[in-house]
Amino acid sequence: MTVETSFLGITLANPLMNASGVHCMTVAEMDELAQSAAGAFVTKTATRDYRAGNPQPRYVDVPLGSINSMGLPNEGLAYYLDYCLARQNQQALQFLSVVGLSYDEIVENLRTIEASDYQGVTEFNLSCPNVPGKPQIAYDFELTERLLTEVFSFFTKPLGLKLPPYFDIAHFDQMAAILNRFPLTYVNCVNSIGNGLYIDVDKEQVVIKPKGGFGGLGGDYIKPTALANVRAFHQRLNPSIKIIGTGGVRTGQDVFEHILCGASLVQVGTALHQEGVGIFERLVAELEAIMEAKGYTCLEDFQGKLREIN
Ligand SMILES: CC(C)(C)CCc1c(C(=O)O)[nH]c(=O)[nH]c1=O
Repeated sequence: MTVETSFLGITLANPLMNASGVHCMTVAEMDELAQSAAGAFVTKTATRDYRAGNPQPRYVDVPLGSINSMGLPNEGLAYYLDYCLARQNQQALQFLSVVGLSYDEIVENLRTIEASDYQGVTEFNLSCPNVPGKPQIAYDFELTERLLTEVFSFFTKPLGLKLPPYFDIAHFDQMAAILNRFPLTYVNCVNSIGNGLYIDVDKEQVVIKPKGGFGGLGGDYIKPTALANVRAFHQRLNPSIKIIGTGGVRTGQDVFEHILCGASLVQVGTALHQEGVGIFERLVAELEAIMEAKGYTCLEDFQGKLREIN
């Protein structure tokens, strides 16, 4: 029995990796991920220029997960691109996360990656801010279609999309119809559930400083939504577009559930932040135990095979 998997024809020891934004801001953090049991890892979403991000407190662990409004702190695209270029011979599969603060910066950043010698995968974070007063790009279907059309007019390297959660069947249908028009390597479902609010009852106060306390939710809170998004896009997208499952992963059972819904790889955010990189050994052991108990010998035995009630 093995938890090995292959992605883009590259064999990974297991399907586990970090979620972008967690434990991947600096060379030291990324090196620790590279040396961990994780099958792969992704860099913090980069903008063209260095960003300090929002004032703290901007990330808080709470009983059932986490809330954050980091504000895209990152060292700038060149920092992460240089890191990946320097290591692309010794690392099997690399994921570089990118965004832009404007439509034009998104295009500029992707052109920079396309023009580089980078051979790895690019994860385009579609939860990027839109013009004020408009929803994030991934919730603006016309803009998403226009942007992907322009991107794929020049971008030839493997490209995945990090998507926010959707909550309406019509939105799954509309988004999948758009995505199926492009040669995407994968979609990553889901980013944090946006604009949640956590309250410190003793102080009768919010817990993060930015945005009046509103922030993206991660952890146990979001697993049912994450699983539904993995399942919905797995049911709707061309099989050539793989699914990465992210959201609410804390145990081997959570990993199993994401794969059952159709995930090829599974990312860990909040629980990685809380437990550290040792979590990957634990998740592998717990996943293997579940597979053993069920008599599965490989991930394909159960991947995407969630049953409905007939
Ligand atoms: C929300 C954005 C700041 C536009 C993108 C970066 C990001 C952040 C962040 O840097 O605040 N936090 C998340 O949970 N997901 C994200 O995609």
